[in-house]
Formats: sequence, structure tokens, C-alpha cells
Amino acid sequence: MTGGAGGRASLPPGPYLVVDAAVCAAVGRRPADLAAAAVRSGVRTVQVRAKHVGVRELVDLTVAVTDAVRLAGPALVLVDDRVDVALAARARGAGVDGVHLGQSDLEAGDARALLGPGALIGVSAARPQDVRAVDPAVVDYIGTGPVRLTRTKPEAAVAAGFDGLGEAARTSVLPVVAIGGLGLDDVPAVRRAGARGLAVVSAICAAADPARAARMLVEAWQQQPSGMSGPSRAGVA
Ligand SMILES: Cc1ncc(COP(=O)(O)OP(=O)(O)O)c(N)n1
Ligand SMILES: Cc1ncsc1CCOP(=O)(O)O
Ligand SMILES: [Mg+2]
Repeated sequence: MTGGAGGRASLPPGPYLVVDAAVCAAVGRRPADLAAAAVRSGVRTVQVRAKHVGVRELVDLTVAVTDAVRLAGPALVLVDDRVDVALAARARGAGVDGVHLGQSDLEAGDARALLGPGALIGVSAARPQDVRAVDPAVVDYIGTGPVRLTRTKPEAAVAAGFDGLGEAARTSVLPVVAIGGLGLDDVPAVRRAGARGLAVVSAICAAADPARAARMLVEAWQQQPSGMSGPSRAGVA
């Protein structure tokens, strides 16, 4: 699934699963099984997020999720925060596609140098000045949130809202992914705001039926026209 124009990866449009180890543990599900089920339902981007595990466990988890996703269908696998983990998983033969970097993680340029030109690299940015600071020659997409405050990331105390999301999408020359407190009912507003993707943890990981929840998100996305409101509309499907 890597290999957009000019060898650069491009972010698949639509629902994006952030498979969070703590949320999965709370509901007694294996992240690898959950990710595979979501990919069989049509999700095309999976991020591995585990904030409270050691680095060795995170490598094991990344390999397990990546291997399960590869068998399930054509989807990209990214690692939250950790370029070293992505590289270690690759060294073990897992086809990790890239990373999602926060504002205090490794700089995107360093990540690009380590991961290579074909990797998919996303960064978090919500405020217009942070969005403008992202280098489109290095980064592939921007994650903007939390759109709503969410228990999954309690330290994020300010919500961007849909206005903030729309402003980020208009400001950015890169595709924008919305995240934070989002679910099925938000698909129309996220698309109207001009986002290329809708990232969720709880709406899939904690759903009564994760495969069905993922399928409904995918179908809702496909049924909605996009907002086409900003420079990031290029390539929005
Ligand atoms: C798609 C996407 N967007 C934003 C984030 C948030 O990343 P970050 O700022 O690194 O915060 P943590 O997830 O690490 O708590 C994301 N993970 N994915
Ligand atoms: C990782 C992250 N970054 C901003 S909000 C968030 C958590 C999203 O989780 P949920 O979909 O459960 O609100
Ligand atoms: Mg992060």
C-alpha cells in the first residue's frame, strides 16, 4: 500500500483505526485481532498506540498487529511516537509503513532520514501556526485533534472542535485526519470540514461489535460527499 506519486506514500482516505493497547485491554480484546477485523471491514490505515508499555512489548505488539493486518487486507500500519519501534519491527520482517509523530517526538526530518522516502509520516498539529510549521516536503499528513475532549487522551485539555478542524484543513497543503471523540454520527461533519480521514480509538476498539462498527464507518464515509474546502482537498476521495 505504500508508493504514492514520486515514490512517496499517500494516506488512504476514510476511517483510520488507532488500535490502542489500553482500550483493548479494558475490553479484553487482542489489538492484532481487532486490527485485522477492522481491515477486513474496509479500514485502510491502522496505527499502533500503546502509551503504558515498555519498548520491547511495543515492538512485539507492532509485529503482531502488522502481521495480522497483512493477512487481513491492503492497509497501512503506522506506529505512534516511536521511530525506533518501527525500525525494530521492520528488522524482524514486519512491513511497518511509517509513524505518527506528536509535537514532542522525533522531528519529522529525522524520522524521514531513518525510515526512508517510501515511509508514511504523519504529525499532530491543531493550531494554525503548528499546521503551517509542518514541512510538506517531509510529512505526508496531519492529525488534528482532539476535535472533542476524550477520555482516551485525558491530558489533551483543549478541543479543536469542527471549526478548528476546518481551519486546519483549509490551512494545510497536506491531507488532514480528524481525531478525538469521534464516531459514526460525525462522518458528515468531518467530511464537510475537508478532512481526508477520521481516526478513532473507542468507536471501533470499544464497540460491542468492532467489525460491524468499522464497516459502518467505512460505508458512511463512502456515502458522504467531501467538503472539498481547502488545499488538502487534492486526492480526497
Ligand atoms: C491520526 C492521529 N492524529 C493525532 C494523534 C495524536 O498523536 P500525539 O500528539 O502523538 O498523541 P498520542 O497519541 O501519542 O497521545 C494520533 N495518535 N493519531
Ligand atoms: C490519540 C488521540 N489524539 C487526539 S485525541 C486521541 C484519542 C482518540 O480516541 P477516541 O477515538 O477514543 O476519542
Ligand atoms: Mg503520539
